[in-house]
Amino acid sequence: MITFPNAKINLGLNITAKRPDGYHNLETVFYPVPIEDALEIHVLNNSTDKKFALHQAGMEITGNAEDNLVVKAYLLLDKEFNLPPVDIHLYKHIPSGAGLGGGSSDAAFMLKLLNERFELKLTDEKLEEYAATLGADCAFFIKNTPTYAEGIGNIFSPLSLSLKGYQILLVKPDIFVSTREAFSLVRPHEPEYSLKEIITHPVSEWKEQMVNDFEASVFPQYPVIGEIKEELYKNGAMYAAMSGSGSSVFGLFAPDITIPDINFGERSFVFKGKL
Ligand SMILES: C[C@@](CO)(OP(=O)(O)O)[C@H](O)COP(=O)(O)OP(=O)(O)OC[C@H]1O[C@@H](n2ccc(N)nc2=O)[C@H](O)[C@@H]1O
Ligand SMILES: Nc1ncnc2c1ncn2[C@@H]1O[C@H](COP(=O)(O)OP(=O)(O)O)[C@@H](O)[C@H]1O
Repeated sequence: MITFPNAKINLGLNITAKRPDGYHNLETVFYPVPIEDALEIHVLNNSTDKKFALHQAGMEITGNAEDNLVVKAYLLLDKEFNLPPVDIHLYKHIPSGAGLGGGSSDAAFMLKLLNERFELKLTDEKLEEYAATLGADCAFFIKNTPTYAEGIGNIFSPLSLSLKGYQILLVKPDIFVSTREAFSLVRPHEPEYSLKEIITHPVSEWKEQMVNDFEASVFPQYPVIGEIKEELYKNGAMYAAMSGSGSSVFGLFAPDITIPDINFGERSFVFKGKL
């Protein structure tokens, strides 16, 4: 059985407070984008002691198999349901350390895949509970629809927002930003404008109102990331921003314009598509 975990972008991200547990309260809007990994499982029929084998292709992921979030997702449900052993095939296309939630998406889609394949009959709400233990933004990928998130990024309200038809140009330079480090460099504060309100305004107004608080700490450290954002605006983006804690930057373009060809360098990951 195969599934295609997709990435997300953050539309706005306000970091409002540091909590006693070291995490940060924030508000953001998660929006799914059609950049996809491929994830497949086969039941292992041979009598081996091993519960899983992970086969990886595409972009490299740092860490051992046990650290991979698809394995963590499998082991989480295995503990509860004693699942059959599986072969896991993961083709990695979503860049890591990009603020695109690729690892979280793989984990959430693994939970959904196992639920379906082994008829575990878990509801979305239950799957979200499991997902939340694997990463702050992981539960978003269970329903995978536009979502306003608050708390540590794990308290969700659905949004009726649709950007259908808009074009997206997303660039990830060859820079890995650590989410943990990015948080440590931010000075939390209450936002000037409420994100819930801004998101109801036309996209053409977002540039003046919607911010990603990570940009103020990440751009000075990695000026290239800020330059990509400027380049997207110069080439006609209606709204451009870094996604999550970076390092990817996206531009939203009107449905009917032709986006010029821009050279972001050979080492950058570039995706152009429609939302
Ligand atoms: C902040 C966001 C916004 O989308 O960044 P991106 O990962 O997308 O860039 C995400 O919610 C991130 O979610 P996720 O990447 O799952 O974070 P986790 O693995 O849970 O946390 C990584 C580290 O970030 C810090 N962290 C995370 C979330 C939060 N609300 N406050 C924090 O301070 C903690 O130091 C934690 O150890
Ligand atoms: N299936 C996976 N895909 C990508 N990264 C993974 C995966 N499993 C574990 N990781 C680890 O998670 C970290 C963050 O990756 P990812 O979630 O893709 O980025 P981001 O948090 O920027 O969206 C990486 O350092 C990687 O080692």
